[in-house]
Amino acid sequence: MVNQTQVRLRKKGTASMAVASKNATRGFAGGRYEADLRVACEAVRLASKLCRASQLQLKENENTNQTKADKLSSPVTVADLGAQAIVSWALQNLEGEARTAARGDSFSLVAEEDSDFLRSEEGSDLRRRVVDLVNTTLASTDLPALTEQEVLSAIDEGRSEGGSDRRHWVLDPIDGTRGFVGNRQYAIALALLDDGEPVLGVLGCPNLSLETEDLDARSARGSSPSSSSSEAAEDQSGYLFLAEKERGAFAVGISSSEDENPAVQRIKVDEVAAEEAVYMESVESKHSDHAFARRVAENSGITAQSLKLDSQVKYGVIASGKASAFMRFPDLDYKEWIWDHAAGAIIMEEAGGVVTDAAGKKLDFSKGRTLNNGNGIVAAPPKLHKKLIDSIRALKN
Ligand SMILES: Nc1ncnc2c1ncn2[C@@H]1O[C@H](COP(=O)(O)O)[C@@H](OP(=O)(O)O)[C@H]1O
Ligand SMILES: [Mg+2]
Ligand SMILES: [Mg+2]
Ligand SMILES: [Mg+2]
Repeated sequence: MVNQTQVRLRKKGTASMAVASKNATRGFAGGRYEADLRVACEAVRLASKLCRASQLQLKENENTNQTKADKLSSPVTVADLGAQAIVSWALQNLEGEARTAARGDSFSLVAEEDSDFLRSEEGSDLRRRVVDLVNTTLASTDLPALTEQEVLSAIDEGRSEGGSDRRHWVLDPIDGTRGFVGNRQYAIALALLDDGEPVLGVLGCPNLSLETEDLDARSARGSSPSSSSSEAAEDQSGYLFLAEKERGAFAVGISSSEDENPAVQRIKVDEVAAEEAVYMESVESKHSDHAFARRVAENSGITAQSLKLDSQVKYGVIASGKASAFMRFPDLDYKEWIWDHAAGAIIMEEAGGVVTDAAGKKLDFSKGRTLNNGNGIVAAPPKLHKKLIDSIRALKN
């Protein structure tokens, strides 16, 4: 896939982005997946740019042109499809260094969206808008414009079934589409599985201000936020979280591609006493049983109200020590998609946290497009995690 033209284009066209991505992965120099991590950061930054541009145009519901035939009729926007196209294309075409480092596996992507509706007659307007959005984003980077066919094929690369051998990229182009549409939190979540295990993860969180989330968490514990720090936080919004197996987890400002020297920070979970802890859960009450989570929290000694945020942003917030736990208790027949957890889970684990199902079993990403696990997700620093699992056991018996 990588030909001379593409390599030359990368050198010429994405200089500032490539430098920033190099800086963003500086802490990982020498890691086995360093080249993959660099291209993953570059792809997620491009998708974040696309999502931000789309969100500026978004009037609520106007972009929600398609719904899925699942129980909740999940929304899919022009940005979900555009972000999947741009990440898939970037992974395949900007991957020169990563490919050399890889074992020679062909490209495999397990991703949430497909192009079936876009290829239909009634999808023609949405198709035009997706191609426009992708090309507007690429135009600002000097990368070449994509044809309609290239956009559709890039989206359809995401049909892989994954599995327990070889490499598979795992992508949620917009996790938290409801948050995206409602101008709340959302994430572009990209992970790489090698022999069934996540070995790197990148989470782009364009709407996140860690200062603000920190203040929200503190106000949930009863102290009042100061207006001056809220104002300062405005400028810092947007984070990229990244991790490589056994090399740690890091956070960097998402817009630091224009910055010569972005401040990359190593992140760690913060194991506070249960009385100090804040747990997080979905905004959508249909995604998780909030009443049961409350009982588990109380049983574990947590007194603060939950902090409700959409998407895997929750994993990034806990990995940075700004909140303590994430609990998710969906309907018993709900199977979790691997793209809803792969990036967040490795970032949490590399930051010193533990992520399991509600029975305390490690997440198994090796059995296809859905997690091979029991119901529920619990993520927290080790001691609190054990307390929460013990409480779940006690409450279920
Ligand atoms: N009934 C359900 N129970 C649990 N999760 C669900 C669900 N329906 C959809 N989801 C998933 O919940 C994700 C959002 O996570 P959260 O609830 O933490 O914000 C959605 O991701 P998308 O927005 O990518 O579709 C979707 O995959
Ligand atoms: Mg969805
Ligand atoms: Mg999702
Ligand atoms: Mg999604």
